[in-house]
Amino acid sequence: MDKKKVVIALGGNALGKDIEEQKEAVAKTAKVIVDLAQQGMDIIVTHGNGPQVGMIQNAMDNLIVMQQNYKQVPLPTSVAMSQGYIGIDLQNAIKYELLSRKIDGKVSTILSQVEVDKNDPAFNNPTKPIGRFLTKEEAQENEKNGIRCMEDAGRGYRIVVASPMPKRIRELETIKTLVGAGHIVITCGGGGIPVVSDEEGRLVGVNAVIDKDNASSLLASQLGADHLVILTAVEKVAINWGKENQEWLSDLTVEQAKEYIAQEQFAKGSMLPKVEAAIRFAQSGEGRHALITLLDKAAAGIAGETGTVIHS
Ligand SMILES: Nc1ncnc2c1ncn2[C@@H]1O[C@H](COP(=O)(O)OP(=O)(O)O)[C@@H](O)[C@H]1O
Ligand SMILES: NC(=O)OP(=O)(O)O
Repeated sequence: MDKKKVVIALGGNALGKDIEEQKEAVAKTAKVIVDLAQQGMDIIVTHGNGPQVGMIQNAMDNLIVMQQNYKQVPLPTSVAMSQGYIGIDLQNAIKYELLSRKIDGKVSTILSQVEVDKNDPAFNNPTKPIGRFLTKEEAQENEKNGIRCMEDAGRGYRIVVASPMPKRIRELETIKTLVGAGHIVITCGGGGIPVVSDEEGRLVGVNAVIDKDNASSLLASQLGADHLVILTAVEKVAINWGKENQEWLSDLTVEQAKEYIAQEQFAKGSMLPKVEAAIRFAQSGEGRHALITLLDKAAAGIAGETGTVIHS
């Protein structure tokens, strides 16, 4: 029987809030990933980078203030840095978990560039929250300095940047080769380093942060995955979220999910992009299931016992 191929998209809580917390968080995340690998699944791991890429940009901007000769660090460079340090922590944690179970498994992190359309309307309408949460006053101060901020799904204010749709994962063949060779592959971190292709075919970074759930959906469909598993801070998706008549959803067809989107049941910038990414994956081929659940519930969710499943 063919091995099941599973793309796992890790949300913020799988990584922790800072560099210290990340070390602890990835150790727990690694156990979940190795449990699935031990069940005989091919595992491809993606992760977010919103808080981390904001932190890197902030640190780099402070450096410019302190050292006048430094030039501003482009956002795609900060995305690449975030892929590197998150990827290596995940890789080492997974490797250590394999070792502690006496499994001689292979783990690789692939820095990945994801092509976007340079005319994507998202470049004129920044919506992707990055960095830490800000007070209203801090957000207003930023706005005065031309830094766009928005309220993030009822949780406070954050800086927002453009988030174009991912079109092409440039390292896809490398990822396929490594998965085929039995590696657990960590890739498309932070949605991938956003690039466009110039007239001579060179890849040029663009100022954006791609949504990791959208990139994960594209990756899962192009790898022919059986499951796209979006791990976040809730066990299931709800309708009437946060209201008295809140209702958890277990099983949704693409049509039902689209109907709930039309009713604006899912918060923009948090649950909505996850449901949209899940729909695109479910529609990309027969028998493809997208699952939204908690990190701890990944295995139970894949077994059909919990989470919200979206399928065609
Ligand atoms: N309809 C909904 N059902 C469940 N959760 C929702 C809903 N609308 C908004 N949310 C919130 O969205 C969060 C997931 O978005 P976010 O925190 O941005 O994801 P990530 O885990 O990728 O960082 C959930 O933890 C929950 O607080
Ligand atoms: N790039 C990205 O989608 O990051 P978050 O999941 O942290 O928002």
